[in-house]
Amino acid sequence: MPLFINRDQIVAHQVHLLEHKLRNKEERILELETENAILHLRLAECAGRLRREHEGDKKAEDHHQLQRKIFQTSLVKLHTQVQAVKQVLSEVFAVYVSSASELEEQSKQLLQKVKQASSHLNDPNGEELLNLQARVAALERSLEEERERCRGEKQKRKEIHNALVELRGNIRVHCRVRPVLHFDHLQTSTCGSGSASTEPVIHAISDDTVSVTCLKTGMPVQQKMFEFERVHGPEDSQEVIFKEVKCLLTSLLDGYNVCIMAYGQTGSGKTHTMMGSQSLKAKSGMLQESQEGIIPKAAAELFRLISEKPAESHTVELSVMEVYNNEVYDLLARDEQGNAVGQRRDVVTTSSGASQVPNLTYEPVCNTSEIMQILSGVLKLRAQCPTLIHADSSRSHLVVSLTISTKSPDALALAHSLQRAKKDMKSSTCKQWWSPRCRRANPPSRHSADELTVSPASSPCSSPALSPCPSPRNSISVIPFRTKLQLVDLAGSECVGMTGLSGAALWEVSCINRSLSALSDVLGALAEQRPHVPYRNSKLTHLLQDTIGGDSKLLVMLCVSPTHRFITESLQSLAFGTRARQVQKERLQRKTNTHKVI
Ligand SMILES: Nc1ncnc2c1ncn2[C@@H]1O[C@H](COP(=O)(O)OP(=O)(O)OP(=O)(O)O)[C@@H](O)[C@H]1O
Repeated sequence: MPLFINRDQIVAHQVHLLEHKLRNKEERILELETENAILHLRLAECAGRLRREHEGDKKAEDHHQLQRKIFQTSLVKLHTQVQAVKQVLSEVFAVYVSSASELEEQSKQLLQKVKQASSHLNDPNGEELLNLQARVAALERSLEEERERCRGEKQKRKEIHNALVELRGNIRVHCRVRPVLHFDHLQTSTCGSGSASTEPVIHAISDDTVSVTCLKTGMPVQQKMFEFERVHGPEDSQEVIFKEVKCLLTSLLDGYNVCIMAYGQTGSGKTHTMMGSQSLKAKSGMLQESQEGIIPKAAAELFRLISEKPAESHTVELSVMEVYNNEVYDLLARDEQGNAVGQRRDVVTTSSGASQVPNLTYEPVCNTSEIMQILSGVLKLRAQCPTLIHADSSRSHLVVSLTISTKSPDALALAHSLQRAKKDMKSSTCKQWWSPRCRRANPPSRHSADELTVSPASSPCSSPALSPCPSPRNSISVIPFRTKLQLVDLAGSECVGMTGLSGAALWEVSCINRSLSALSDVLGALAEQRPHVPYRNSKLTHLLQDTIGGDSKLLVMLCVSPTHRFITESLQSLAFGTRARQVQKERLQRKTNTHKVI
């Protein structure tokens, strides 16, 4: 290793060291400069933040100032309002105070009066009070007397009403005089003379009397009076007419067969009374309720009454028949395509003496609109012919039949009691059951003892005409019972010449007149208690056999035109009604005689 280091080497070494130091210093300077830059940046950041904070503070200060201003304004406003409310309150309080003192004054006065009055009452010698007490006692006595009299009168009225209902019996005749209508003024060669023919000569002069003024040239004026159970004038609405008929529907549900028929010449208002008028113009669609006739109203009442009974205890079936040229047609029958076609049917008498139409179509119905819809469909099939009197003249008798089948406990109870009654009667206590007249109406039954066999419209002891359905033999507890409501719009009862018809139409009228006279004969036979009632003389009477006579309820609604033009026809209708009523008169006389004997 060399011991001597030359000078250059030492210098170089020192330079190298100095350079190294310098480089370190420079690096340090660089570091410090970087640090300095970072600090500058931080400073700038802090300064910015400080500025922003300062600005935020300023904004907050401004906002605060604004809020303070708003608050001060609101405060001023509220203060004004509070002042106003205070003012009002003080006024109200003033009024309250004055009213309270007034009321206090008044109550003091009233109290004073009450005290005075009570001291009067407590004073037994107060003359005024004694008078008052006496008057009150007298009034109470007379009130009690009046009450007593009223009770007596009510009782009497009830007794008379019941007696009347009983005496009114099973055939009632009502009469409806229609208003004068436009076609009454049309002149026909066959009508009465000149202007007199349109003069109203038939008047409802009271609830039960109709008067007819008979004017004949060269003869003194004659006044004829006819009395019926009820007479309606031209002003009576459909509602009024139905009101008098309504009670029959209660009888129907009580187990009696019911028939309501309209009788009268053509154009006298039969269809208007039974169906309602709009149906004539448009046979589809429903009528206005006020314009509805007896058929829709009766159906509605029937369903109303049924709705009061236990649910599903009653079922209703509709059948519609037409008697045309002495033949019965089933208007609900349908052909293979399902179109409604009137099909001819027979009428037979069953072994129990009831009339029956084999193969008749029955439609189950649940409400009035169903019935009216079916009717409006089938009525188009009804035979009609325009006459000189009006364009929609019906040439057939229409029979709308509602059959009610009941399984109600009421009916069953009734059936049991009827059965018992029948057994009693059989065992000789009621020998008249087997009298010729009764035997006609009540032939011995083919049914077993378990079944109810009382035939419709036939019981001699006023029992309801419940009839068992023609169902298989069952015990009494399961047989439903049937009653019938027949609503009949008869064909016109006019004279042949009056309607200006000939040929086939003349045959129609002749059939109509023959069936109506058969109807009159049936009523006559019943009135005279003839052993034979000629039900089978016409299809009409045969068909209606169950609802005419016996215990069935028949209501004949005579429809009459008011004018002189139709006086002959009207007199004929009134005579028919009088004859029908005769049945009741005879019955009434019999009852009265029986009472006398007793
Ligand atoms: N009480 C009445 N009020 C208003 N219009 C009535 C009244 N009665 C009948 N009419 C009208 O008279 C016309 C004839 O009445 P409706 O058809 O009822 O007679 P009808 O006796 O049935 O005749 P037909 O036997 O020929 O069928 C109809 O236009 C009907 O609207």
